[in-house]
Amino acid sequence: MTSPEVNGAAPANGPSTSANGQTPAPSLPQLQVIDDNQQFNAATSDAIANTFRLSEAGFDYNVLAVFGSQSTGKSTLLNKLFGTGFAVMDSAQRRQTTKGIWLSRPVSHPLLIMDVEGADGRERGEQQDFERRTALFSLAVAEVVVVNMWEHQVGLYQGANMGLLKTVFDVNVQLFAARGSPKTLLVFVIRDHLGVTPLDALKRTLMDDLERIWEGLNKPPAVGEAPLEEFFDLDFIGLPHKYNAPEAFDTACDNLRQRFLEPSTPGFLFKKTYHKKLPPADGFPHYAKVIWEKILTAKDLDLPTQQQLLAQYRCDEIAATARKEFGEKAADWTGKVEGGKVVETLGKDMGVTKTGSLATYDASASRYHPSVYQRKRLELVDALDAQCKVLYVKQLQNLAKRALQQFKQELQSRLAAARSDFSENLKEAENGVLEAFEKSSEASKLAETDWSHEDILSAVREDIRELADNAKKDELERTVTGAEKRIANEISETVISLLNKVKDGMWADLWQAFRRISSTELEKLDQKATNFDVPHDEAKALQARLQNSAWEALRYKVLEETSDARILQRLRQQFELRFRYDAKGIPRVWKPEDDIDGAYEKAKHETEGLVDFLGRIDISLEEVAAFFSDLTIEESSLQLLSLARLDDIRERFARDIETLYTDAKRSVINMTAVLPPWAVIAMAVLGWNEFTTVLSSPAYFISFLVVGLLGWFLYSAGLLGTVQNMAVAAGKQAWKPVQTQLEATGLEMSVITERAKSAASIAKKFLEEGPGEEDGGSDGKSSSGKVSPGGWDTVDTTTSVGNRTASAGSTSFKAGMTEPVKR
Ligand SMILES: Nc1nc2c(ncn2[C@@H]2O[C@H](COP(=O)(O)OP(=O)(O)OP(=O)(O)O)[C@@H](O)[C@H]2O)c(=O)[nH]1
Repeated sequence: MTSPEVNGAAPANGPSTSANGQTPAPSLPQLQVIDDNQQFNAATSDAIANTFRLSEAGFDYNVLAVFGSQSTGKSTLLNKLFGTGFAVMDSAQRRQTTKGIWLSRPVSHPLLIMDVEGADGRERGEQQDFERRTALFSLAVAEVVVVNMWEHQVGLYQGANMGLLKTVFDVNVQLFAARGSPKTLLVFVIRDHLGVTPLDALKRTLMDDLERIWEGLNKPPAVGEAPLEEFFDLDFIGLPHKYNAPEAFDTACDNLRQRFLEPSTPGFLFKKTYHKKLPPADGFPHYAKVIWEKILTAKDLDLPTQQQLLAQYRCDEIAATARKEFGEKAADWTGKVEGGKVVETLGKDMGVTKTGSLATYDASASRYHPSVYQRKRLELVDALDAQCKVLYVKQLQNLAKRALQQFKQELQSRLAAARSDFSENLKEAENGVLEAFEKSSEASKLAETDWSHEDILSAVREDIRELADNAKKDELERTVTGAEKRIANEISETVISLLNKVKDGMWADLWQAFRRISSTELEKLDQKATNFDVPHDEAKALQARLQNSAWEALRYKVLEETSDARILQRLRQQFELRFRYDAKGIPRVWKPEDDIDGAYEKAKHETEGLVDFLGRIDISLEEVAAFFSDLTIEESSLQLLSLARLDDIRERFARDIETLYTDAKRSVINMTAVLPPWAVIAMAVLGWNEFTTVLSSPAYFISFLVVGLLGWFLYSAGLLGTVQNMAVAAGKQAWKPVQTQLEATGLEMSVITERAKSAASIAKKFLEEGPGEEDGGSDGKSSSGKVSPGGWDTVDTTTSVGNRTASAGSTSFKAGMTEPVKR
């Protein structure tokens, strides 16, 4: 069993060289197109394209088939004529060599040669089947059929050749029954023609046999009684014996080759009338395959239909190639467009590539059936256009995205520029962007299409407007919010400042400030709304919103600053300003001669009068209404505090400032706590010795001077009271450890206190009754004490307490009492 193959071997006997020096071109590899298992070789298409290089031949090629009994020198003849390399039987073995159908071509000419397996190569039943199939196949595609036979076979009507011819006639009628179908040329090559019997005689014999076969044929009605010549042209060639008369054989072969290959040669065999409407050479493999499959399945071999089908198949194939070519060439810009980029030359690129792909299609497909070619061309155009349309739509989306991006940038730069003609300026930007979009869209269109970018243009226009509107809204919102903040800040500061200096006319000042602050921001907003071409209603709404915010900011701050605590704080400040500071703003040091009560009452009265200014925002509603064209202010919104609350605040204020009055009074008492004149005289008399001692001693004098200056300073600064308090506190602290110590010695504090009181009452009695005998103590009373008249709270503590002396302080007292007496 031999598998389908491409055989590159040279013929066993090698290319022959003719006697006259004409040498056939070197052989080409041959292909077993149908193997001995009757399988069609799948490599045929590749062999036609690459081995035989016939794809570009179009219709410019011929097909020749060779029939004949087994081992009648068919392969030898073909190799001799065309330089092919068909296998030739080894003379020593005499075995059949050709199985199935082999295909080859001469290098020099676009001629496909089919070497068909010889008759009688198989069992009878199988032979008939195979012979019929190969005959059908060969006659379907070959224009010229060579019937190879030995001279001695002529006239053997019952021989193998006659069966073969009957089959040939039969299938030919089946294939080409219709009137006007191409004829087939049958060339009878009579081998080993010795010349004893003239060729004409052999021809007549053969003709008689052929006529008989024809007449005996069961012909279809369409053929009727039509003669054999209506379907076949017949030619008869005698070839001398290859071995006995080689030169004559060569000469005859050379002549025959000329008749096959050279159109100018008389008796040229490949006449146009024999063309079987074969497809272009590139479609031949598919055509041959389909025909063989039809033959195998014993279906009617309707060649015109097959040719039509082939045309469709091939046109589809060629169109697919054209589309692939388009895809490859378009890959670069397709990738870019699908990646979201804009390809500026897209329309032109698509047009050029499409034209190129159609040219590719035309070059091959135009050889096929015109209607099929045209129909498939239209389909190809539609497919390419659809492919381009996808890109076009994507390109439009990319352009739309770019347009919006450009517009956003334009918008930002124009917003930043804050031009007064913003709206017109923005319109210009919008027009510019849309024009650029339209221009690029037009350039992206494929020529000769009615594609429109209007829909996406409308969408872009809408998006741009939405973008602009949103940007305007955002900007206006920012403007209003900023204005609200600025107004609130300025108003807050103004309110605090004015309420800190609460006075008559305060609200008028506040209203003036409010108008100034609000007007500035309202004008700015109005200006922006005009620039942005904001509709009247929207602009009014924004104005009203800002007015409302401004008014609320004012009210909020005023209410915040008129809480009870804040008002009381302010009233106290105002009171202190009036009471504790003089007209020059210098803190007062109250002196005994000062009229504290009068100053207090005056300051209180003046400050209480301010409370009346805080109850209501004292602005006329008409004035407010005139200013706020779009805002209605209720009367109630001006009222801050009720009368009851104001009274309450007055009361709380009065209580609050009482401490200031008390402090003032206390500071005067501290200052007036000075020695009475008699005490000064007594001290001067009693202390004269000490005075002279101080004056005579520099150390004492300087110490005295320092202490005196310090005392004067404290007095001048009104700090005596403070120092006194500090001294008392220090004394208490110092007393604590002494007390502890005393308790430790068992002396109860109550006893000490009691005895101190007793001593004090004795001293008091002494002062009231005056001094008695110098020796006051002789009456048996335990002690005596003296004090200056005037009740100065000095106590003689030289009191015997049990068996102890109370304090060291008693010594100086005694000395003080003793010294003046001595003088
Ligand atoms: N007598 C004679 N023998 C020839 C001639 N040509 C070829 N032969 C011989 O015939 C034998 C068969 O030759 P092939 O060319 O193989 O014949 P074939 O018809 O192709 O054989 P199959 O393909 O097997 O059917 C070979 O031994 C050839 O040498 C010829 O012109 N005269």
